[in-house]
Amino acid sequence: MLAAKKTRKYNREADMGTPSTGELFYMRMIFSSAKGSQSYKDIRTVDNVVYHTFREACFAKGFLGSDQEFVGALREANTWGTPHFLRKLFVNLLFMNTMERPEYVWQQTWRWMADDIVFNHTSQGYAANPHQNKLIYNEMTYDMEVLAVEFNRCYHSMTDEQASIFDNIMCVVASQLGGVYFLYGYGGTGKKFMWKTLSSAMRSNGGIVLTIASSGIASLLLPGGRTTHSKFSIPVPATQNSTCNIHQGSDLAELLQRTKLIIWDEAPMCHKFSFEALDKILKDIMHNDRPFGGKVIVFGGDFQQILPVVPRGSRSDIVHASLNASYIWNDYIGDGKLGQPNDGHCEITIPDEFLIMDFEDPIQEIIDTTYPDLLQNYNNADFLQKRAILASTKDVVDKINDYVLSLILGDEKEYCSADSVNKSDELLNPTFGVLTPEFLNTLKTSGIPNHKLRIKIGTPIILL
Ligand SMILES: Nc1ncnc2c1ncn2[C@@H]1O[C@H](COP(=O)(O)OP(=O)(O)OP(=O)(O)O)[C@@H](O)[C@H]1O
Repeated sequence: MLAAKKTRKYNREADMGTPSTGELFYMRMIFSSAKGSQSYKDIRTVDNVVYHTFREACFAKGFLGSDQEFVGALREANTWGTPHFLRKLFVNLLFMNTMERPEYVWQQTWRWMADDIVFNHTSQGYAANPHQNKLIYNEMTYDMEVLAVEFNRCYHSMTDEQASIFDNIMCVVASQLGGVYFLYGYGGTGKKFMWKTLSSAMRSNGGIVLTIASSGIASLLLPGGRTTHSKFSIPVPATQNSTCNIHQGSDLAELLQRTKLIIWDEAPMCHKFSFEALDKILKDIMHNDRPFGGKVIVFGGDFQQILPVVPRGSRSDIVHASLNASYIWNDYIGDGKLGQPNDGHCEITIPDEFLIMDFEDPIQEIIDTTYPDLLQNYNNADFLQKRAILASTKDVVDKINDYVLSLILGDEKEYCSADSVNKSDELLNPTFGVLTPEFLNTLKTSGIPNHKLRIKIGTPIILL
């Protein structure tokens, strides 16, 4: 008798199927208690409320659990497990097919499971990255609305000359015919301002623009700036036959293919072989023999600032290493002549209010004007931080230092350097051997401190 009962129960459960069969399972579950039902709608009606699905009707009847035990398990695991572990646990629970309302459990717990996703987005850049290319993804994540506002502000404050340069470059970018330009301007004439306007104009429309600079410090001042050597993998030192270490099909090659504009600031600081290396690799990557593979590239800088560093190079070595000694300058940029009437040398009038008109000793007057009441204030850091005297040569700096030191009361102490020629340099060039320490002590050039350092107690010193 017992055996017969067990068999019947087993058959009833088998008839009902499993929750994975969906609505069929819940219909069968509720059907057994829906006495006198004449339609499907009657079966889904519990206490005069018509439910949308059989499952909801089962809940209303109290046939199904609340799944709180699963929410509780995930909550507890969240206190010690990683989001990755929680996701695996949730998937295991789904496979066990014991949750009555998986979507309810998901709603309650998904935040714990997704805790690391934002971090992955920002730090690695490839989560949810539709391009599958981290470099392109990084270039596309600028806030376009903020940049559009910045572009409008910059564009409206541009001078006529700046606006015409901007319009010309944007026209060439729009045509995508390619072009190589050099924006020449003295310090403070708004070159970086131009880069900011160009990059915000492009990025606010989803275009890719690479802003690079020859030096690390200059790259920090550019929006999204990087150094040229790190961005384009330019070998150090670059030689005549160097090319950039960029492989066809790599992320960087793909980024360069999609780039619409390249801005290279402080270009005169770089060796001409660096530009030539980029020219060669872009022609190769773009399969295009036009200058820089048909890309629009704008160099900028001031040849009166820093030129490339050539170790132990003479003046002619340095000039020969700079951009305007390269085929790029002659063939791509033009004849290298400056076109504006004020380019080259011109005279400017400094307004009277910036000038010291009345003086007997110029050094004394400059110090009295810049540092009034110096003797009462030379220990006051705030007073010193707000003032500076710019000098054109080291001789003038020494004269100013000597004068200020003579004003400060107290005994003077002198510290001397120990100069000698490095023996390895002597092997490279025997003429270094005849340089005596006495001669070295007389040298006063930029880059090395003077032989004698004279200070008094309380003398302000800047450590660099
Ligand atoms: N049209 C303009 N409207 C408002 N500010 C401007 C404009 N042009 C330049 N400036 C401002 O002038 C200052 C100097 O400009 P910027 O730094 O761009 O010069 P630069 O030519 O890059 O100088 P350097 O060669 O020394 O790097 C900046 O503060 C910049 O914002």
